Amino acid sequence: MAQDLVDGLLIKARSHLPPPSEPLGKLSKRDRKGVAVIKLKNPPVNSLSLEVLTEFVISLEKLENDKTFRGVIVTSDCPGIFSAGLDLTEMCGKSQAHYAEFWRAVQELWLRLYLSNLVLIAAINGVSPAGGCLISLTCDYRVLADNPKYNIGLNETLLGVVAPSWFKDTLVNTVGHRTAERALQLGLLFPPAEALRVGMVDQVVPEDQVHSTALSVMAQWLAVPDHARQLTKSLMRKPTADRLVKQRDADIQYFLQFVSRDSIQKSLRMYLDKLRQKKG
Ligand SMILES: CC/C=C\C/C=C\C/C=C\C/C=C/C(=O)SCCNC(=O)CCNC(=O)[C@H](O)C(C)(C)COP(=O)(O)OP(=O)(O)OC[C@H]1O[C@@H](n2cnc3c(N)ncnc32)[C@H](O)[C@@H]1OP(=O)(O)O
Repeated sequence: MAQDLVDGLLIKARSHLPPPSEPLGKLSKRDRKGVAVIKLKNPPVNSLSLEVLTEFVISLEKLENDKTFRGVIVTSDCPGIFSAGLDLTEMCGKSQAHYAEFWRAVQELWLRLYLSNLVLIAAINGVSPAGGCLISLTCDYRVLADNPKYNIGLNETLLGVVAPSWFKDTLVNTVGHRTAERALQLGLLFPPAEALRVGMVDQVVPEDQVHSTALSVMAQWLAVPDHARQLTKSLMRKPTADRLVKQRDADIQYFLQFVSRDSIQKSLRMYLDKLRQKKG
């Protein structure tokens, strides 16, 4: 059975963890076939808080160092939401030191994912704006559930912020310059059929087949010898990653200046208020 291939690894935010005795990320080594599943679980919307980003990096590092694992399926444990992107509360009303720590964690996760030696397949089982989309774009292959609510894209401009150059590069490398330019300026969130048409995802399948499809795709990628595939991936991606590596501190300073502006704080607060008021 396909499911027998999979091992489980759950990323949880500490605030949602049961007893403190339980480990934050669970890494079981029962799997023999070398495929792990990272399920994001930070209810209600899988926002990428500093804690989730940090935990994600630690989990990836463990998997990279454990030679029994060759591939990871990245998916969500929150129904209908892959990830709502970066946690906006981490970028509002906090100290400069906090912004710097948060942004370094965002950079770190992107670098780890983008340059991972593992085969990464995104099983996108929910909406994935901005940082959520970015996570899927760092993967080697994207399978999206066919649900008209499951929009995907880099919508930063609609929040009044700007997708950093390395977000932009990741999108350009996936969909090409013209599609990326239009999508970024307009902050487009693509429904599944459109996302497939522009190449933002590789496959759209019925919702109940996302996981099994991701597993089949994984088998295909794992049939290629690791060393050849890994070197090829590095050839394709390292130049993009190096652009950030060479100027990580400058990128953080730029983020600090940008996010600290009164106008940006105001935009982010208004956006958060709008989300909160939606209910009432
Ligand atoms: C040149 C540049 C140099 C530097 C660049 C500088 C700045 C750029 C920085 C960063 C780039 C930004 C990247 C991002 O990822 S920003 C996040 C973008 N995300 C979104 O726009 C999604 C927002 N959320 C939604 O649209 C909906 O919540 C969603 C469709 C995901 C789910 O809808 P649903 O109806 O199921 O839930 P809600 O009631 O809307 O939300 C529940 C709860 O969660 C809160 N929430 C939602 N999203 C976020 C988030 N991203 N961060 C924090 N909190 C979030 C929402 O407010 C509700 O809270 P509450 O009312 O308190 O329960």
